[in-house]
Amino acid sequence: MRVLVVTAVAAEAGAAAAGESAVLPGGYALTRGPVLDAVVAGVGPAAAAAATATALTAAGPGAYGLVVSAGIGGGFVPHAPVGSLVVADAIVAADLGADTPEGFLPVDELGFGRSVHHPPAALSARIAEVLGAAHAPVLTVSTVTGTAERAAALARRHPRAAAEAMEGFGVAEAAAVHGLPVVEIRAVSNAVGPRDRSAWRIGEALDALRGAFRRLTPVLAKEQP
Ligand SMILES: O=C(O)c1cccc(C(=O)CC[C@H]2O[C@@H](n3cnc4c(=O)[nH]cnc43)[C@H](O)[C@@H]2O)c1
Repeated sequence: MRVLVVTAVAAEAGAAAAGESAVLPGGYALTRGPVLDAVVAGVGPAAAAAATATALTAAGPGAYGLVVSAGIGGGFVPHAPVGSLVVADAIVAADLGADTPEGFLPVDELGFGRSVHHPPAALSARIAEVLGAAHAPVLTVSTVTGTAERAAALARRHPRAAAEAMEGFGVAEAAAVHGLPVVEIRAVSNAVGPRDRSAWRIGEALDALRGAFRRLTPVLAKEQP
């Protein structure tokens, strides 16, 4: 099956796929590989949704059997150390909702839309197994966590969460509109917690992402849509 990979930046797309370069409507850079195409969406859930929808519409119905949100991310201690991989068993919009004196209310509890997308359970479990990755919820946030307090609050609300990043839920929303399954893969570049730029290991995480797609591509190629 052919797969659309959506990343925030070009370095992540380059770790996922190699092939011919193209430019999609809206100016999105697309790498067309034999199995995987990778589109560079920009940072954040809104940019990710816009790019995913554009790429899926440009390709037309039936072009892809799966959409993958991929990139670096923050890991929740102790579930996901720096350099490790996380495959989402749930893609959670962790800061989409309302703040109240009693705590955070997710958007679905307010009566609007949804706050969780579920990747196909068997496929995401198999990908996690192939990659030796944690198989756990990945949170989508619009603000990178930078304090111990917010990290603790997210962990209280989502005790199984292994990672946070900024695009997965946007990719999942667009994939759902096109009737396609979604998977999220994160390579951990930093721990979720107090901001410490010097502790980010972006090169190590990109190497882990590259290794993951090297192992994954032949597996996905054999997969039926
Ligand atoms: O100013 C900062 O603290 C800072 C340092 C480096 C990068 C950022 C970003 O906003 C890039 C976010 C980008 O990378 C993914 N990502 C990586 N780690 C995390 C994280 O701990 N929490 C959320 N997102 C993360 C994310 O998916 C974006 O594509 C800020």
